[in-house]
Amino acid sequence: MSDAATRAEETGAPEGHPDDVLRVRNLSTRFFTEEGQINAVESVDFTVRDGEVFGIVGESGSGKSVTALSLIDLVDSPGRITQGEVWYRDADLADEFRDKTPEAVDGDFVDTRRLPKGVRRALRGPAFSMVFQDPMSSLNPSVTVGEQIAEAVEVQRRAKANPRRTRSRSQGYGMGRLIADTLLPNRGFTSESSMNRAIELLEQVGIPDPAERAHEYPHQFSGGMLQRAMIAQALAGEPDILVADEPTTALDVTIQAQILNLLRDLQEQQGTSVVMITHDLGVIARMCNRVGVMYAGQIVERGTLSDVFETPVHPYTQGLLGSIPDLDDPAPRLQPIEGNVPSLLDEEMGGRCFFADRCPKAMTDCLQPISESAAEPGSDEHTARCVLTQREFAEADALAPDHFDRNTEVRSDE
Ligand SMILES: Nc1ncnc2c1ncn2[C@@H]1O[C@H](COP(=O)(O)OP(=O)(O)OP(=O)(O)O)[C@@H](O)[C@H]1O
Ligand code: NI
Repeated sequence: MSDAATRAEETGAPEGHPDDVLRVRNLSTRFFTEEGQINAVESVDFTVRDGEVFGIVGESGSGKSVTALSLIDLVDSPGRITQGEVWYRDADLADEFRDKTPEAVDGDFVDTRRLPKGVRRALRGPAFSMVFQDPMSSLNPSVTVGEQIAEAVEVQRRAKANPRRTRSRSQGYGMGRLIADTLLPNRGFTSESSMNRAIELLEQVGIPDPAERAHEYPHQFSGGMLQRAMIAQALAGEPDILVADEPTTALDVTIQAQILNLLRDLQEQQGTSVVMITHDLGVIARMCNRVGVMYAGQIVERGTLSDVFETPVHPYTQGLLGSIPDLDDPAPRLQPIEGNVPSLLDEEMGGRCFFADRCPKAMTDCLQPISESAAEPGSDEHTARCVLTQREFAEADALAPDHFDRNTEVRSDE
């Protein structure tokens, strides 16, 4: 598409906010399956700032988890990131690659996609870390909890001591099934100081008797305690960015609240940026500063929490929130929207608005290839991707110019 072609010519990190630690541009991930090509993540753009919680919300199958995996370069065959950039702010890394790989560097930012594979891998843990819905996907059942966290601590220490020499074992924690096995041969070599740090981390995430519990195996932990242990493991690397994919979905409500509070506290105390992935609007409302709404592999709307909740622009977001979104609602739920999540099979997509079939406001234009429009209801960036939005603004504008100042601005913004 011409849109993608223009974007491909852009060089350097996208413009953004001075506090951005991550700028994702035009990121697409596809799965090449026997059934065909699945466009799981489609030209996604978003930014994450220092110490904020950025939420990604959407129905099942909308591409949230694949987006998370793409961020930290963990997409597995038959999947592949097919385009896009992941600009991460790290002045040291930028200095190191400025001469060697100039196209991967812009100011203090590096495009992790253009860094050598070993370096990308070494960023997992110290730069990016991930918490999954299922703790057993990142904890090994046959190694004590303390030992596993101590290993993560050692990876971080090595990375700090020498950013370049982080190869073989640096891939080794918090990163799910694909890595669990590879570490096994190296078990049992963690130092006492790493173990002590592991115990500290267990204490920090609220595990009672951490010195004793450290020597227990994952199956001896309850679900909530395991989730805490996994968070401790993810924190061991002192990551700049913690990606949490449905971190509380499997837990009962009380434990859920405890874990969310824990994440919030850690984020506030340590200034970690969190990417919070969830289908639960309650979690979003409670945790997030800014939010992106995902639908059919795209971020269809993004902005501050209050902008998106109070003045949703995209009809999908409006549908999700119900007719009267209420930020004070203690447990807002995703409204069921009639119809199904569309097929993400490439051959069935055809470039038009994927929501048109379910959209109460769909018009003929929506069946044409999609374009993007931007809106700015509040002080912050607020964008929505919808042909309809532009049309509606144009029409409303013509009808009642006085009442649509902000929408006029929107259009002049493009
Ligand atoms: N390994 C894979 N092989 C083929 N297709 C995949 C694979 N992993 C994900 N997909 C497809 O990518 C799309 C997005 O999936 P993803 O898991 O990101 O959705 P999600 O928003 O996280 O949903 P949920 O809320 O159910 O976790 C889906 O259509 C899914 O079928
Ligand atoms: Ni998911």
